[in-house]
Amino acid sequence: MILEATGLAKRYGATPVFENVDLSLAAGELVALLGESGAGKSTLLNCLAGLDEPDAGRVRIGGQDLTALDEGGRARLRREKLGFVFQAFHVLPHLNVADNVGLPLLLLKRPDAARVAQMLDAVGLGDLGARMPRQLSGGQLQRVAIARALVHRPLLVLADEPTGNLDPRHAQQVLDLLLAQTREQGSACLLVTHSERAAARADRCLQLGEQGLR
Ligand SMILES: Nc1ncnc2c1ncn2[C@@H]1O[C@H](COP(=O)(O)OP(=O)(O)OP(=O)(O)O)[C@@H](O)[C@H]1O
Repeated sequence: MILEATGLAKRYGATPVFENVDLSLAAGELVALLGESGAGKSTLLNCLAGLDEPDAGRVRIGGQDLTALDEGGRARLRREKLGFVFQAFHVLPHLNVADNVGLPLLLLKRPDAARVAQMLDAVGLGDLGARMPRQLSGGQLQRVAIARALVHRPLLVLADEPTGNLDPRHAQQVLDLLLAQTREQGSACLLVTHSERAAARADRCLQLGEQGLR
């Protein structure tokens, strides 16, 4: 298994967000995570990435127990094995588009301009590498965030509504890319989405709600 989470629970004060969440993703699998606004999808993604600490449960990524690592170990595992598409993009405003996309490779000391160009082409931003983020539209920024999450060929991609700001054509392009990379690399992808079209492309759909994850 690429991702294995068992017995995950998270609460804010006395209010539980979710409990008893078990989740496994196999190599080559793309799974959609559905649920109403406020159901806890982003919180679950953050716990799976080690960006937020669950109150109970374990998370294993590529066989490594994330929950047993200290902050430094979690940061290293994220850098090497994880691609994360944030709902708010988190594109760095002072770096141009190409440098934003290349950042994961730079942090791994594997800079690769050809791979960055390939990813920009793959999300339809081939001509915009030299632009600054403030000169992009919301949908273009979202595609920068997707290219950056995939550039280092991570074992696990966690994507929070990665097609939320995209028109149907670009949404399809992004889903094609996520699926192709997942299949070709034998990685895994968990995709939070409100889009029925996106969910229909997934291998499985999981619903987060009052009854937990099912
Ligand atoms: N830091 C926090 N302190 C208290 N409550 C929080 C905090 N962060 C999130 N919550 C609450 O936890 C619940 C889950 O939030 P989360 O963002 O995970 O939902 P979501 O399913 O991703 O929603 P959406 O589809 O709207 O993005 C919400 O009720 C939210 O108000």
